[in-house]
Amino acid sequence: MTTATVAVPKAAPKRETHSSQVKMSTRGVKVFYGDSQALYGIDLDIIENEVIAFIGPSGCGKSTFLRCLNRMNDTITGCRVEGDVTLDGNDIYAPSLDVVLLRAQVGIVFQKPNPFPKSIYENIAYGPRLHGLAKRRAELDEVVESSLQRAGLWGEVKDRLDQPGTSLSGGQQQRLCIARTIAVSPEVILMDEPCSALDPIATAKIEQLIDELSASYTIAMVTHNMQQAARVAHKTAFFHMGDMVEVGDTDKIFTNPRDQRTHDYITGRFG
Ligand SMILES: Nc1ncnc2c1ncn2[C@@H]1O[C@H](COP(=O)(O)OP(=O)(O)OP(=O)(O)O)[C@@H](O)[C@H]1O
Repeated sequence: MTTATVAVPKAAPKRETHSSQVKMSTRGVKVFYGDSQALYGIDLDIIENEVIAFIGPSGCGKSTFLRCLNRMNDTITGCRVEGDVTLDGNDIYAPSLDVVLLRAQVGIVFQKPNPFPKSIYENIAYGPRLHGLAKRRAELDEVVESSLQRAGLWGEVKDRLDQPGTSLSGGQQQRLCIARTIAVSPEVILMDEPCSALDPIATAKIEQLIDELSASYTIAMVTHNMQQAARVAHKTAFFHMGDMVEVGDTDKIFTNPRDQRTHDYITGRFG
């Protein structure tokens, strides 16, 4: 096969990872919306403290798969998931599992920033209060500040914590949503096209943040932007028509893919 022509950008080097510990694992994951099948048996291991990007043509099932990882598909009427998904070896579809707790452990950030209609402070404080992570006001203040710090937003909002979250710019709102996810001490952060509603400067900030956050969290993100996958992801998985065609080191997927479909997609022949 000829070498792909998509240039892997000369971005700042990604944070190096050394773990080979599997954080999440899926085996034979199939998803149905009513009678229509969207995923056909996905086997994937997600390694701790890595960023993995899911790429592929529109409608191939990337978001559906992402939602399997914290049972967000449970909220869609008529959606059925089969197969095994584990977090640290534990079945996340076990009947006894507390789904609210799972969604704190495996948080999700959506395409469009969706702050609660509350103050900046309350956007962050809500989750820790719900999960009993901070009992006194001083503890809560600390969680709010450290979450905003980690999301790179503290300096911009520390003097206006009582203002509505919706008063922030789109990029700031997205970092607020990331801070909200961090506030409940997740282990994995899912991101569904987190930059697609943002301008290039806000996008660059989020990409930088993703790299920093991967030191503490495992991150799986859906992106339509192959350059973005090349910039931020250690691993990339290519999806096509409900199958995961291949997964591997991002550089390898973009320069020397194994499968002709991956090659055709990254060279712009379809999608
Ligand atoms: N809520 C839903 N109800 C019914 N079908 C759905 C629903 N969500 C997704 N699908 C179908 O499942 C398939 C996979 O969709 P999904 O959104 O996961 O793909 P995607 O790769 O994320 O697409 P995109 O890149 O356009 O966001 C598509 O055929 C889609 O129409």
